[in-house]
Amino acid sequence: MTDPVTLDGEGQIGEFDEKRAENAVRELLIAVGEDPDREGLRETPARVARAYKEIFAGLWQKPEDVLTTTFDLGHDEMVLVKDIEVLSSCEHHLVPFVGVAHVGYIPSVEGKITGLSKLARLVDVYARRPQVQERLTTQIADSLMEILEPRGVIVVVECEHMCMSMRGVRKVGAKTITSAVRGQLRDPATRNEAMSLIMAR
Ligand SMILES: Nc1nc2c(ncn2[C@@H]2O[C@H](COP(=O)(O)OP(=O)(O)OP(=O)(O)O)[C@@H](O)[C@H]2O)c(=O)[nH]1
Ligand SMILES: [Zn+2]
Repeated sequence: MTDPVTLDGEGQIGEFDEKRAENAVRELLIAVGEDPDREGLRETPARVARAYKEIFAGLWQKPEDVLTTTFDLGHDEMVLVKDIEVLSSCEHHLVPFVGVAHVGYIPSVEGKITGLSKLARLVDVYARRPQVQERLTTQIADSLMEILEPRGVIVVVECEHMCMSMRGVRKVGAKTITSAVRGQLRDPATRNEAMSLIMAR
């Protein structure tokens, strides 16, 4: 496992404690009136603990771990990857929110770019944590700005939150759209160009 990551304003976090997670799931099953020792549930606490280790794997990754491959291609026009799958977890209810992210940037004057897949990996680093959609969007944009030093970044995230559909207000299909725009992409003409590419189906 890589070193624990210091999360913005949230202090140092420890390593994933699988045994503790397992005990917590067992307790939860008892709390809802289930019998964690019945045959179908016997392995469930261990399975759920392993699942959470995977679902929150981004807690032990840093953006610079995935934005490793950079090239100086001299390409100085916008690069945009659309419809990157987002599978994240709402930090309020620990249920999924799912959808897509669109990530675009205008490379630095030297044309420093990264591999296209690295943008999708970056989305995963931040999605695989207890999250809110606004922070996910901001973190993707700010880490790109910091590491690639591009002239501008645009990140648009569209997700459906299961905490709004499977419980609570129970509105299936409502989509939340968040954006973070940095640098030259704040210029209205450039921003509009990016948005029309993002919205084109
Ligand atoms: N801004 C924002 N809110 C979120 C996100 N995910 C979940 N929420 C909201 O977080 C809020 C938590 O509100 P609370 O009133 O503390 O919790 P609750 O009683 O479970 O709220 P309800 O969902 O309305 O039943 C809810 O309105 C959720 O819809 C997110 O990514 N961003
Ligand atoms: Zn929620």
